[in-house]
Amino acid sequence: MEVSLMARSAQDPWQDGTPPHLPAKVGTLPPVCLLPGDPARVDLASEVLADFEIVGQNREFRIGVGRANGGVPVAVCSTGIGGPSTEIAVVELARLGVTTVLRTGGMGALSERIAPGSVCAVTRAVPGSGAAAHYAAPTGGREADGAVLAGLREGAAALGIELAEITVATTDSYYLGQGRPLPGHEARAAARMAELRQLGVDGVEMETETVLAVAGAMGIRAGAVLVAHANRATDDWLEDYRPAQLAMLRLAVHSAAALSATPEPDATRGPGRGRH
Ligand SMILES: O=P(O)(O)O[C@H]1O[C@H](CO)[C@@H](O)[C@H]1O
Ligand SMILES: O=c1cc[nH]c(=O)[nH]1
Repeated sequence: MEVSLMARSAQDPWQDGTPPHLPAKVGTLPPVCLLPGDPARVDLASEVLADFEIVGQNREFRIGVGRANGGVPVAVCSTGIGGPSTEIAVVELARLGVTTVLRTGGMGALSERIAPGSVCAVTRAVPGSGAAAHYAAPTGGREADGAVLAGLREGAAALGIELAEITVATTDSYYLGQGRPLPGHEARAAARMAELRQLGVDGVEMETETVLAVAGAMGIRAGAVLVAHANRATDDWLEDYRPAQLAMLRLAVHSAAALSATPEPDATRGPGRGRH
């Protein structure tokens, strides 16, 4: 029997509606998908979604689907850490048929007003990630979608969760890129910290800009709800991170259910949605 070694196109290596990275098939995921960086947060979502099932895992991409109150299906897909894997997740989700993505992540607060454990809705991410630069102009902010932001505000009010509205810097680096002083590189770290403060943003993390820029280019809606794991101004680190993550996930699921009622973003926004 002859075996073809070239069944797929290298230019676009999808096969039978299945992408090269995400463990899912076109048309099988609900329209709204939460995007934690950490694959373990996909499993944590089982505490706030009914009938939760893991769809699959490949590399850092773990996908689960469950039901919000009222039975609305919601997907959760981990992006891994940083721009490159996040770009892959958002592109493949858009082409799988997802129309709204909501990052549910962690960050380091830069502003003293954001205590560790605070739940925050991102209004804007400033450019800093290499992957995002392929999808949006190198300058200017990446804005969260208005409907996604409104969904988070309404959800927070309904659930009694205090929601801070923040701006973030997204970077491809956790240590020197976030001004963490590595031995022998203290001056470089201090200079980077000063640079981050100069940006005037409330927090720093590693995926939001990419989510917003890539989703925008793919014509799907995007936003981000983040919990502060740390505060760099006060040098506080939250040891028991689980309750804050659960509060964030509860809010994200509530908002996702509301956004599912209007799953279609403006059809004129971009070219990539649902194409595979
Ligand atoms: O908690 P997640 O969503 O992974 O996000 C944050 O945590 C990771 C760094 O520890 C980076 O991915 C950063 O953005
Ligand atoms: O300090 C932090 C905490 C969480 N995530 C980050 O990227 N930085």
